[in-house]
Amino acid sequence: METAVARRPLPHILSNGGAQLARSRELARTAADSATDILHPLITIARGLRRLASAGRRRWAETPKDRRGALLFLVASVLLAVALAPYGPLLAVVTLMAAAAWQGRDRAPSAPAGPDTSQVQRLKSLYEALVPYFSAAEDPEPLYAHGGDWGKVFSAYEFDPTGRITHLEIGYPAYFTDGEPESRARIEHLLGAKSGRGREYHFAWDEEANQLTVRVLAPLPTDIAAQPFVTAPGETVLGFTDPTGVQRTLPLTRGGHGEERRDVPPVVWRTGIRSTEPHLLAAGQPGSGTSTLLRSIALQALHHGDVVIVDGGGTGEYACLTGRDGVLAVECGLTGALTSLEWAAHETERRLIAANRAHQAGGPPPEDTRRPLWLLLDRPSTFTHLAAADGREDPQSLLQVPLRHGRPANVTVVVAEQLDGLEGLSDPVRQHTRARVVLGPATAEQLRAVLGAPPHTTPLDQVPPGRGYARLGSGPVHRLQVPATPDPYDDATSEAEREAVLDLLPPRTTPADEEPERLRAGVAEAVRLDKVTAEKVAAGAEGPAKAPSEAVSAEAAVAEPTA
Ligand SMILES: Nc1ncnc2c1ncn2[C@@H]1O[C@H](COP(=O)(O)OP(=O)(O)OP(=O)(O)O)[C@@H](O)[C@H]1O
Repeated sequence: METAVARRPLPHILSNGGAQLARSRELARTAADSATDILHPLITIARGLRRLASAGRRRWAETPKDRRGALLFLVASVLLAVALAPYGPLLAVVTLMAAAAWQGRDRAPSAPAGPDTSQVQRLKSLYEALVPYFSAAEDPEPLYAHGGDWGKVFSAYEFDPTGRITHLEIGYPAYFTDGEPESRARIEHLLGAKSGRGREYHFAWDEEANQLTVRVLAPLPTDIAAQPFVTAPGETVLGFTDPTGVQRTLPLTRGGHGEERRDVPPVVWRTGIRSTEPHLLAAGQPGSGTSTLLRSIALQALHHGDVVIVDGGGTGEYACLTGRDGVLAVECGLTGALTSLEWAAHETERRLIAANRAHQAGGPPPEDTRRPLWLLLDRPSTFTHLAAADGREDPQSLLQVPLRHGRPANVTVVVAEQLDGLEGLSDPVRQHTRARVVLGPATAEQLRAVLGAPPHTTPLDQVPPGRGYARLGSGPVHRLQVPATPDPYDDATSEAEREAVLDLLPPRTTPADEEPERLRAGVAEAVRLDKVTAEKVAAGAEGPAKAPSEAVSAEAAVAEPTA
């Protein structure tokens, strides 16, 4: 049974008061507009008089004290002349008003004109393209509808001189699933495609305000050559990034095209005892520049430490480092790789034991445990395959100790691997390399697999060598451009870049087993310092002994007279 509910009338102010209020507001606004129109000349003259007065005050303040008397006399004379002249005061007032009106004119730049026809067309087509993604059939007041108003959703936009969008702020409905990476990726892909391919876009999703900001990123500089970077011990420059991503800049002295000075924002990786990401994994397609990154790291590491290189690529790309001061070994063969890595594992243990003993005795860690030791491995999965085929130990298993205990022992492991060889990496390598780099073209899945998070920029199909992304631990994903550090023995290397790398190489202290020419001719089992390494394995196994650098120096001392 229906019960009749008595309806109480609304209070008068609520029933039709709203309309009245709106009318009064409209009236007041019109009156204010008319008053402003009528008073506009007066307002302009008053503003001009104020500006003239303050200019006069400034002039007076700027005049040196000894000249003020003369100035006062001049002004008084002019006033007297004006007062005595026929119509003088009237003319003076008219002139003053005219000057004030000129000075008081509105100098604010005229509001930027709205988008032109072609820009409107672009915005409209973007809006239409977004409709299927940002609308729902059950939405009674859709923000996005075919033929709808794009002005409601694009709150800010900028175009470059060619008419392409460079900045866009897009509002979207609250029900859009902006927390889901797949939903975001669909929108980002669409916007990238519709706003012009071949450029990189940065997407900032403001989930609270349901607002997406799209910006076009300037390409990262590709002309930065290898050079001594201004860093503290324990810091390694992986490459350069966007100014918005990092707080710091590095002064550069050398560009790719001659000398120049400029400051650029670097991606700096910290290693050593206080590092939270003591080891690094770099991945990329063949030819993307991972070997170049390793060479760049080696050249920086050699300033303060010793380096062991294990090159599974076997193309002799590290030959320039052979026999250099601080380079303990450059291994291209399985036997050499196993010997060097075995020595490195013993050396890590030796350092730990020595440091522990010193701690227990209440002293600082001994000097020979502090010199950074770097193990740089290019494509170690090649050796894993070779070892399995040969029934020998996997060299990667020897990395377990340096990876697990390297940080307090100042031992750093850097592994470069091709993207499709990543599954050939051992679990310790994957677990302990918390600094990550991906170079060259990579799919969204590959980027996410290596970096652990997607970049906030659109991946490009065509990237220059050495371009990619870096992520240190759980930090943000940075765009990265590795400094050009080519193999100086490569014929394709330009003279300036060759010079840049050769300048950074430490002096040669151990004679190279092979000449670079022969390496380039493809001698496989090349660049080996097995003798040095083998001696050190023995030393490391026996207990605290010569530091690696000393071992090399001893050999060098013998080699020096013949060098
Ligand atoms: N950062 C860079 N700046 C300029 N050129 C680079 C850079 N990195 C790499 N290159 C160039 O790209 C080419 C390939 O580089 P690199 O050998 O380092 O790649 P890779 O990933 O190690 O490939 P591969 O495994 O096939 O050797 C080289 O000619 C090198 O000079």
